[in-house]
Amino acid sequence: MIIRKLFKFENAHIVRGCSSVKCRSSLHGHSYQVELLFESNFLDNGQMVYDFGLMKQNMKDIIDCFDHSIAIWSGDEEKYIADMQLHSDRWVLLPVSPSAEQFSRVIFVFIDKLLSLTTTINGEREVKLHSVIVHETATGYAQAFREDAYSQNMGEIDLNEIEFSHEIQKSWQDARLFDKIKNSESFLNPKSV
Ligand SMILES: Nc1nc2c(c(=O)[nH]1)N=C([C@H](O)[C@H](O)COP(=O)(O)OP(=O)(O)OP(=O)(O)O)CN2
Repeated sequence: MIIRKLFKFENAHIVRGCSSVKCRSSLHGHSYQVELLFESNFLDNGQMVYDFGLMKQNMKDIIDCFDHSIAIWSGDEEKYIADMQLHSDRWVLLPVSPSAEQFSRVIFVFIDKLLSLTTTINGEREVKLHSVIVHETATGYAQAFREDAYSQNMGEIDLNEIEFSHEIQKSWQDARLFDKIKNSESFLNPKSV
């Protein structure tokens, strides 16, 4: 069975090198919708694959990092990167360009790592991240499956190469959220949410 939870964030970017002139040469924003799809052949004590309420803790915090922020590719011009970081309190520096495709891969890697580090306590079994869909507009989306997220052909997503601005870090409920994920520290699901 597959379950799906929808999240939203507002983000600005330029996607260098693409065919769409407006997209590659002008700073612009999108109201993104992100679908996390999980799969399992088992149900927990509440007869659910994975309680949607549990997804509104650390998983939501990760996706909210991108909200009202600017996504910058570390391969962009140094002056552009410095200017964006100077003029926006909330920015995320990524090792890949912020296309819908790369957003879906980055979010997959984050959520997959978090899920693998999480100890569940309500009978959840063999819950896996199936895919991540990122809707950039009402008409265009990208869907990353496991093989896409970890594909070397599409550029490696190394979490150590991702940087969140201080203002974003301040908004985390768990101040060590990102460090814990990078250092592979364990997370314990709460009894109630
Ligand atoms: N495969 C992709 N193509 C494009 C991406 C992308 O991330 N992946 N991104 C863009 C731009 O960011 C652009 O702003 C969105 O382009 P587009 O879908 O053409 O947007 P419109 O709102 O103009 O779409 P309509 O369907 O015409 O309303 C470009 N391409």
